[in-house]
Amino acid sequence: MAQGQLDPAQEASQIWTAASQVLKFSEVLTPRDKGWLSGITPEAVFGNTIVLSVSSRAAQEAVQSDLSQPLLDALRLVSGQDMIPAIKIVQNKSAEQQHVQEESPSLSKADDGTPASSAAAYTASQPIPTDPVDQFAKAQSNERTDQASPTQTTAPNPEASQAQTTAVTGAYVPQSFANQNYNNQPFAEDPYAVANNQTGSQPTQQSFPTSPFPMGQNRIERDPETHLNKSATFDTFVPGDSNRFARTVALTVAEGSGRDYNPLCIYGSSGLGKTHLLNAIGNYALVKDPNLKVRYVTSEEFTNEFIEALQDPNRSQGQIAEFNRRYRQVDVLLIDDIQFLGGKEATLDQFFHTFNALHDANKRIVIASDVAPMNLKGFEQRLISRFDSGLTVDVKPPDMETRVAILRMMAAMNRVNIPNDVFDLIAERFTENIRELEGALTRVTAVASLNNQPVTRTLAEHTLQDYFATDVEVKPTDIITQVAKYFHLTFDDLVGRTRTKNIALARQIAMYLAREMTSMSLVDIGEVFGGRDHTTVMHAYTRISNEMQEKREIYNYVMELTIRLKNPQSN
Ligand SMILES: Nc1ncnc2c1ncn2[C@@H]1O[C@H](COP(=O)(O)OP(=O)(O)OP(=O)(O)O)[C@@H](O)[C@H]1O
Repeated sequence: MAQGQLDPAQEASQIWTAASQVLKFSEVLTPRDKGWLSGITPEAVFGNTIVLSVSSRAAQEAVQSDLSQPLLDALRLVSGQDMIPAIKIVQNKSAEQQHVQEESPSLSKADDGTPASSAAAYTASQPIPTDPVDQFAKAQSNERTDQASPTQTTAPNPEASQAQTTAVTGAYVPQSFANQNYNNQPFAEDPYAVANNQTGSQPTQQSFPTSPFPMGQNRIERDPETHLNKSATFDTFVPGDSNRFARTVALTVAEGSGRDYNPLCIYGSSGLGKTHLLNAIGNYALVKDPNLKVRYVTSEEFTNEFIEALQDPNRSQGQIAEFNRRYRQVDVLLIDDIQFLGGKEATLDQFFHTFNALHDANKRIVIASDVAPMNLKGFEQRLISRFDSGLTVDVKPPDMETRVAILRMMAAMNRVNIPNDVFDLIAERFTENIRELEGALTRVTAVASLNNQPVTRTLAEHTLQDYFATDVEVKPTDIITQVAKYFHLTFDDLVGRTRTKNIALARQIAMYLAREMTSMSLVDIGEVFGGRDHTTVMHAYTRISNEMQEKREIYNYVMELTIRLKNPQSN
């Protein structure tokens, strides 16, 4: 069997660590079900099969019955593909221990927190299977003879497994996750404590090792054809009162049953999930019908493509025709940040014709904007009334419960263990913008990771305290002055055109801080920085956010400057 580049054991361990985190806060599993999780040891991944070992037939049966569907869902969520768990029994314990295990699965957890059926025990006594087909053959033979041999590996009943797998793929939004209430679940807690009703107990420091991969290092990867961010799906969109209606309508449009909602306009302030919903619509529409032509585009990209098409004087007719063909053949057009088209007359005119062509052909159009269509500036009335002819929904800042749920999900997706009180701390303080909420969790995790410390409330408070030291109104000019001083540069260096490395870095940090510390739009920030385009500001913001995760130096610059700006008297 062909093996992937990753070590099968390592891959299994990575996948299982993430999947078990997801399962720990599943609503459909009882504490007893969750107790079985600690007795499962990941062994190896072969293709789309993950070999998991358990220590008893009872555990195997539990995994194949009550845990089966949630397990399939969790494996799919964390690995991005349908995976088949092959459950192997490794009897490496005395009959008495096993009896205890069967009576109370949660007790199978060893004192050091590792599952009782450890990988070491497995490798010492049992060779890692080299061919899952062979394992299934063995499994089936074991099922027939019904004898629990020391190494029994079974896939779930092939028919049931097939049905379950199909259900996950067909439904796409696995119900156990889509309806998941990520709140009120002791996500980071030990199943032992859960089973013993000790949910209120505070975790010890050792309980929360930090991931070597801090949050936020996952770069957004866009599909080259559709431009969709494949990880922005309905699965990863946490519903709450603030966005439930928008999410429901988006799902309807994605399913293709929302004819009256064309176009769908989603509006709301920055960082509240509009882009996420657009991508989720595109991704889900493609799951329902892979033959659809879906296109996600920001208004900036639309403009650039249009300008490019116009620019070649010799071929402009052909280029425009190609531009029109590209856009008018799409079945689902998702256009983001439409407000940036305001005032761009030629592009708006082109967009108007594209819109009409698609609308007349009953193709789906979804638009995201920071204001309701009627408040769009620099748009002709004819276009606004087209937008108004469909359905307009808004997304609002999430409530506390939703914020905590979002943080839990982000931590689970990034495979980091975060104590509940840290979730609460961050959710209490970041109320208006989910990007900032995510950023705070990223910062806390990054600090812990860089210092090789566990994430604790104390660490989180320390990391975030200076951020909230005062309610001082920070002006962009103060930011530029302070950053210039910090890097021994001048104000003019930062707003000027020089691109030497140190000036460019200082400028990007200043833009990042302006985005983080003021309520100014990207366009306005660009203006302050010498009339730069908003995409330059966005690029600077993304770059510094990413570098803060990777380079202590950059993180320290931003933190120190934040403190100075929040405490002007200390300068
Ligand atoms: N309900 C949600 N559940 C999970 N993650 C969310 C949710 N809403 C937003 N996010 C995440 O928050 C971040 C910001 O969201 P997004 O980019 O969609 O906001 P936006 O409204 O488009 O902002 P902007 O107007 O600035 O472009 C993203 O990482 C997104 O995945």
